[in-house]
Amino acid sequence: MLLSDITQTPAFMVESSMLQHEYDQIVAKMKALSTEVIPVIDQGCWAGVFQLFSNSFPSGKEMGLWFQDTPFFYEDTEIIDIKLPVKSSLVGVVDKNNKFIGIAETGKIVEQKRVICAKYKEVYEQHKHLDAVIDSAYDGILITDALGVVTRVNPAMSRFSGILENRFIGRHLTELFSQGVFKEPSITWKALQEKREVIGLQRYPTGQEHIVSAVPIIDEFGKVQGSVATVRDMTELARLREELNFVQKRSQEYQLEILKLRKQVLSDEVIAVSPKMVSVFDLAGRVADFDSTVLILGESGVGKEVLANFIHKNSRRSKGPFVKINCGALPADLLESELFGYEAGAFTGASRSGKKGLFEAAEGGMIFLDEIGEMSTSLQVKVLRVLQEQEFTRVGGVEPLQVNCRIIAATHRNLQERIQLGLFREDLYYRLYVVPIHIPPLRERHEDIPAMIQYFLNRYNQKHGIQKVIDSQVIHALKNYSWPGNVRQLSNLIERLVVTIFEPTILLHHLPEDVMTFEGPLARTVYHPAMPKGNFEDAIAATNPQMIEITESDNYNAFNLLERDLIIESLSRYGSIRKVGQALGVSHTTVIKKMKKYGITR
Ligand SMILES: Nc1ncnc2c1ncn2[C@@H]1O[C@H](COP(=O)(O)OP(=O)(O)OP(=O)(O)O)[C@@H](O)[C@H]1O
Repeated sequence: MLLSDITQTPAFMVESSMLQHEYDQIVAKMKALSTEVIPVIDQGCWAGVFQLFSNSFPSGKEMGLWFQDTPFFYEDTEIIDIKLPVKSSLVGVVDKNNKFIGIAETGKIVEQKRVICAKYKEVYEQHKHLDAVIDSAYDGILITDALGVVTRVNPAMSRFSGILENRFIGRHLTELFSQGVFKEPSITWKALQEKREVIGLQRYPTGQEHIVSAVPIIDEFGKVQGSVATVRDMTELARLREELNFVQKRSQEYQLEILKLRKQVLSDEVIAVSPKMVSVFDLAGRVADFDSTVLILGESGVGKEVLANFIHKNSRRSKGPFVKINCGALPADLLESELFGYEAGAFTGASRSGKKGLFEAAEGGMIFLDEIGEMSTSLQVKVLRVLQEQEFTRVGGVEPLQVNCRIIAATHRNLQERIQLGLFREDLYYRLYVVPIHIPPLRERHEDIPAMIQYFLNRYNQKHGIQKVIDSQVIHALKNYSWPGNVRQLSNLIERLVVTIFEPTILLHHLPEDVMTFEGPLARTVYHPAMPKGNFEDAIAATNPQMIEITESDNYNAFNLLERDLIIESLSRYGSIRKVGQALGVSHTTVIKKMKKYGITR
């Protein structure tokens, strides 16, 4: 605010020369106008003030005094800059030529100063707040004055452009372009010139691409006051979009994979929990769609037929037939006519019309040659021909017949050993060994056992219309067992338990002795007598750390020590060997054996 804003024209004023000869008249006029102070000028210029002191004298006579040293200020002086005279209540206001134009009361100046200071404080606070907002904005912000000179940039702007704030401030937008700070002519400059919002892409020395939206600031009179540009980092957005696309794509892939797995696992009713079996089924799932020959290897009862079935169901041939034959179950002649069929009258007892073989029956589908290691070498030649030329001749026939079927073979034998013994043809071996899949024995994948127990329990409960449950200690013991007969043995045992046990819960002592007391070299878990019964996994969780897992590679002594301590503690807790046996889930003879082993006396 300028001094001219509060300047007043006095009621009247006098020339300094007048004071000398018309003193009384001036005093009378001041009294009449109730004016105590009037300006005194000297040829139109400020000369001071004349002040009336009406009641100051005992005589009652009015006195006037001329103060020549009263200060004056120029009309365009900022009020906030004025240093007020201590005594005077008036200051003169003059123009550039020192011509007197009015007076300003010091009281008013003080008041205005106070108002301005309060406003300034308010504006300062707002400014600070605005500064914080601008500085913390994720987008870059660039502000210019009306001419296009940068007055403000925020840290994001410096970060995006790689240019420090002080290189922006005070520079004209066109200068920044010519210095290479902007790789393209300034969008903000265009907005200022065209007095409209302009949006465009701008690159900075960092090489990053940004989208800039620049708006001119126009006052109420339509005059451009400056501009504000917001700058958004497109590189970051593009990266985030790419990341999002990637994540979405992966998630779709996972969904498909899960759907596929679910379809495979659920529809085929196969259990695969252990990493080993998961990868077996994963490989089988991947090769299912191709017509390559698959050779399934593994001990008896591990699930070779289950896997062959799985491949068929998940293949393009799933609508075609799936023909199975156990090559070890039939004598060579019979197997030949079963596989390849025979012509009418091919041998004594042969049907008159001849008979189609299993290869013909498998047309358009798959044939599963189980126990191929048992096949005679003469028959192996015929199978080799099918594999190489997709043709064969029926027994007693001469015409080759074409066949379109995929071959999956399986064996529990070591075929290389059989090749050495001259029992298996090497050429057939390599023809079969296109995609070998080895199914590990059950003892090498204990993680599958609890799920399998549950699966077979459900299956046999349903089959026999009963509702048996299995105690967690049984699950533990079964998990610990070596399963020489693999999954088939486990399946048979569960069925036997379901149908032979009278009680609703299958308990540890219901198990065959060899299973119950089995002490194989595999991971063993020692049960504390306090171990709760019920869900097996819960039991494990609940008993930690009382339950200790000791693997073959661990220190076996530790196991013995623990077992010994467990028996001693149980004896003191339960008193009798029989009760200890019950608590530990073993027979009392086992407890006695262990006591002897560890030299424990009662
Ligand atoms: N992963 C599994 N999920 C569910 N059941 C299984 C699994 N593996 C095997 N079984 C079951 O175990 C039993 C034996 O399986 P399968 O006949 O496939 O074994 P195999 O290896 O072909 O035996 P063999 O060599 O004696 O012919 C079957 O009852 C089968 O249902």
